[in-house]
Amino acid sequence: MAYEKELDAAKKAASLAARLCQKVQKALLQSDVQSKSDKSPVTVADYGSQAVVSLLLQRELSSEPFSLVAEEDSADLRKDGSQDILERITKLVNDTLANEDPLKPIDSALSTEDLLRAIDCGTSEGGPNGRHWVLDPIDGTKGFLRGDQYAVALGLLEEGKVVLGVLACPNLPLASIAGDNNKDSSSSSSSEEKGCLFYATIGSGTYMQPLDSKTDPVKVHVSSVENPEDASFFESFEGAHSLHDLSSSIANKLGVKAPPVRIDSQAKYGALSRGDGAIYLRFPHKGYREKIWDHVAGAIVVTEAGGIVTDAGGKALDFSKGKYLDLDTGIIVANEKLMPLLLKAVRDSIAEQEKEASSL
Ligand SMILES: Nc1ncnc2c1ncn2[C@@H]1O[C@H](COP(=O)(O)O)[C@@H](OP(=O)(O)O)[C@H]1O
Ligand SMILES: [Mg+2]
Ligand SMILES: [Mg+2]
Ligand SMILES: [Mg+2]
Repeated sequence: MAYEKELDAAKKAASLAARLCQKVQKALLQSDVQSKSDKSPVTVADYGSQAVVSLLLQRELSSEPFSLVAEEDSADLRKDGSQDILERITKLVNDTLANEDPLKPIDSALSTEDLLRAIDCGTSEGGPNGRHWVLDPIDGTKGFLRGDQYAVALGLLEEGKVVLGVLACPNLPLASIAGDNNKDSSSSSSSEEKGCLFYATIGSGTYMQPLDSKTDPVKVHVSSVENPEDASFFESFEGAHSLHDLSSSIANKLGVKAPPVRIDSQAKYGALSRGDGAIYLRFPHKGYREKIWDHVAGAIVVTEAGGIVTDAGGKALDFSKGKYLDLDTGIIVANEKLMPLLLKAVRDSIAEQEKEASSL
């Protein structure tokens, strides 16, 4: 299979980074002093996750040139007053790497300078030539803070095309979340098994396996629903990230009966790839520019499972332009049967919205 070595490395890196995030999220949720405005645990986990993925990929694929386009950089950590947090992150990463494989001798511990360097390996610009890894070390930061969904999202671009994607979703139940409209994770039963690892390589389909377990992977497929009345749709939990009103107007036009399933992060793409819902609608507020690390891994996980991912105008997403996606209005996902109907509903709803705005 093509990209076998890269896939092994990516799964290992994303799983280990997810373990680091789980540890931080647990401490964050248990902490009595936690306040909503305290973003430092998130920062620790974002940087730590990015360092772990960067180090693991370089170690496992040492014979290849390495380019990484990632969300975080070390600029803030190099400022005065950051020494404490820098030391916390370094300890967290060292502990995570030391526990990776108890049978293997532990590499010598990283210094704070090693950690900063590992984070800054992610400053590549990407583009149409060569290979670039693309990483969102924690996608769905807001969900992470709430104790809800988030994902470690890692993809590989080759000559501007996505060829591999891995999504580690520590809080996503292994069983379907179809019908879980607006249910937060704290209300789900504690016996529900959580933690999914989705992965796909170009031309080989999409697979899911439990995170942190050796259980065999299963091949997954998007929903085969053909009648939009039977479809349900995903959108961001955060209204600031996507226009919920526009999505609801599109869903009405299509005749969708179920209320939206609102969850954070690229866990939406993972859930779609196994058919938990049939449609994903994402319409950022005007002026927002989508970044590639928010969609690279999710896009291949869905397309290899039989889905279609386009912008609101029906064009495939172009990941070859650097860090940003150059988009018409939004991102939509559906199966082949629903996509033509969805595109029409999107066009009509946007036209109506524009007409209303111009008559004000
Ligand atoms: N105003 C905005 N509009 C659209 N997306 C936004 C946004 N502000 C932040 N985002 C992006 O939305 C991502 C989360 O998506 P979702 O809403 O599906 O959970 C964030 O990823 P991070 O959490 O990695 O920063 C961030 O990149
Ligand atoms: Mg993100
Ligand atoms: Mg992020
Ligand atoms: Mg962010």
